[in-house]
Amino acid sequence: MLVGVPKEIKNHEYRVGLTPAGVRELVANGHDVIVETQAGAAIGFANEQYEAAGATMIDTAAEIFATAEMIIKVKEPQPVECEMLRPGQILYTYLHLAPDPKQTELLVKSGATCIAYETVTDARGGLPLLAPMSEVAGRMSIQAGAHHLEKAQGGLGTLLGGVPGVAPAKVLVIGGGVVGTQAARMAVGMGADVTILDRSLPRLRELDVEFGGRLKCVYSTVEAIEEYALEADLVVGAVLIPGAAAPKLLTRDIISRMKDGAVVVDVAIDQGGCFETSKATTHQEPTYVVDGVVHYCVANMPGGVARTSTMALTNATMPFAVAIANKGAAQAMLDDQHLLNGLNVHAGQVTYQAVADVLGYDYVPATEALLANQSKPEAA
Ligand SMILES: NC(=O)C1=CN([C@@H]2O[C@H](COP(=O)(O)OP(=O)(O)OC[C@H]3O[C@@H](n4cnc5c(N)ncnc54)[C@H](O)[C@@H]3O)[C@@H](O)[C@H]2O)C=CC1
Ligand SMILES: CC(=O)C(=O)O
Ligand SMILES: [Mg+2]
Repeated sequence: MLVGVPKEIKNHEYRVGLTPAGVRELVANGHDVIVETQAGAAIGFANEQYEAAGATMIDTAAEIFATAEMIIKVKEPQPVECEMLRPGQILYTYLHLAPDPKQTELLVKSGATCIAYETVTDARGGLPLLAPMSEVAGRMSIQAGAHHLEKAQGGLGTLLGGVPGVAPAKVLVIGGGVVGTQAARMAVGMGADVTILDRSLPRLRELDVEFGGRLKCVYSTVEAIEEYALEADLVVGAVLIPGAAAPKLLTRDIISRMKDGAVVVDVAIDQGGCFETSKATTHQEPTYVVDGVVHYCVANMPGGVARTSTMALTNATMPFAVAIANKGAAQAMLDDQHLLNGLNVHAGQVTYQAVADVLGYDYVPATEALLANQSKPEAA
């Protein structure tokens, strides 16, 4: 299969769909890989490294979209990229469609086979292609929160860990999955007073054991969210209902009664955000203030540490990329229910229930859509 890797074009997005090591893996499996010139240059992956791994460097994204059978990316395709997709072409990347009607419409119109990293599953009930970026974003959320608590950044002027004689800052993490756990780990490590909320009791039990009493594990209710948010210096939003738009757990009313200079980091912003006052921001202008509360809502946080993130992402995406290239997308998905769960749009149909429901499309189960269209041309 001819696999194409365009340079990412989202604001301050320096990640790239494949590392040179990832290219080498595909080439070793007998595939051809084309990579856009300078795609990884900003994070220390030079053209020469890609070429040494067996890739051919191509000058423009347009040439890559025009010829590649599978496009491997990081972020959701921007409108100009959606317009270049074609029927039968495979798009393998993050999509986050539920809060994004425009992108969904363009992908449906393209006729392409669109596999979303964030809905691919594993046998343990996890999201293996979201997890590495959630680990990064969870760790970064505390770094970003601590930075914006500084006076010069608009914050209250609070040090997370306090000092001997001065109590540490209070950190509330809403959602105890991958992002929440990594956020808690960093906040506890910096000496903060940390509370985590989840609505899964089994998850709270695991966290209680894992952190051995250094973390308060509280069941997530409307009352608990209000109680802990009102006294928090830093709140991290880390909930997820897979594929669906995030529930608005922190209301405008609560935000307006929080401390002035408190910081809220809405990591769930890529699914629409879990604070009522959240709107997506960029690395260039990461924060804004509502009712005295500093909001950090960067939708591609791992892009800020793009070298670490690119390596972590390729580790996770590579086995599925190889399976797709070896078998063709349809067969690879029909052989593997977990990869099949990643199919969000295929040949003009929405194949992911939560996306169809929230955006008002007819839902066509993935297997049905694949079998109905198997006679149509597809790369192998
Ligand atoms: N902004 C960014 O750059 C990035 C954003 N993310 C996003 O972060 C979010 C979290 O991802 P993960 O931690 O990997 O998900 P996860 O599935 O590992 O964890 C989500 C947790 O939220 C909990 N939850 C659901 N409803 C809740 C409620 N009402 N109250 C409290 N907890 C609740 C679930 O029980 C689960 O434990 C996702 O939206 C993901 O897409 C991930 C990586 C980067
Ligand atoms: C998961 C996601 O949205 C990101 O890594 O940018
Ligand atoms: Mg206020």
